[in-house]
Amino acid sequence: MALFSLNRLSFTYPQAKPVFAEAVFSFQEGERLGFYGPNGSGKSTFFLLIAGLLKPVAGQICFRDRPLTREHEFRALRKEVGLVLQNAEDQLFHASVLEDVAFGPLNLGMKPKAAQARAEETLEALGLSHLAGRLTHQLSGGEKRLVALAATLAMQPRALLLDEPTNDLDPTYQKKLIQILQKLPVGWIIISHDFNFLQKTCTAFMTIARQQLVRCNYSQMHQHFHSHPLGDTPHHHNE
Ligand SMILES: Nc1ncnc2c1ncn2[C@@H]1O[C@H](COP(=O)(O)OP(=O)(O)OP(=O)(O)O)[C@@H](O)[C@H]1O
Repeated sequence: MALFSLNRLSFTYPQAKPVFAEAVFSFQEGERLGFYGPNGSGKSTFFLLIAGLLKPVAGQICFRDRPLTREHEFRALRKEVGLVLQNAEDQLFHASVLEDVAFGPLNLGMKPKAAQARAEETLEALGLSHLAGRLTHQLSGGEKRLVALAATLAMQPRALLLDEPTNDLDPTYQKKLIQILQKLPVGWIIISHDFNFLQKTCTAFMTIARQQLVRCNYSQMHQHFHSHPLGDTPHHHNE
């Protein structure tokens, strides 16, 4: 059974060309998928649809093979599929790091003390305990990014959706992120424009072509990046 899937899903932003047209896709628990593709092709949109933050124009999102429509049904998915947004600040809105990391567990119904203990354990497991007492808004960009990941992992999701997690990370923090990911017992989809990062963290790949989600093998991914040595070429979606 797929953890989540798209069933002939179509999506268009108002007054724009379609991003997805009857896209079909399924994610099995434990898969480690690298998601690459040009700017503006719809990668972030795919994550927002999975999380129920955007509504399809047609078709369905299924969680463990059950179609989701209502908000409370998406909540069950969001409990198990942790989304880390492209902009860490969109996800951190408390005064202190510990409060930010405890927020998810509290929201899942844990008692304050247990949620705080969970937050402390998560920060510790990620080697970020030294940040626990810091004011979130005073963190560096890279620190914020790792704290946003900690905030998601504190909910102990079964899968992760990471949107360009290496943005703001210097080589040391990138290495740290790779070490953190390698220790996790879960699968993920990682959106990235960084070939080396995808190569180190993922075992299968996907992209978007003609409003469809397409799985790719390593050599197709390699060729994509190889033919655009400076990264993905811009994709003018509305042309
Ligand atoms: N809120 C919105 N309203 C209208 N159009 C939008 C909105 N958000 C995104 N788009 C457009 O939808 C298309 C897909 O955007 P999306 O952010 O999903 O692409 P992406 O593949 O994640 O890009 P990038 O690699 O640059 O992050 C783009 O053409 C974008 O301009």
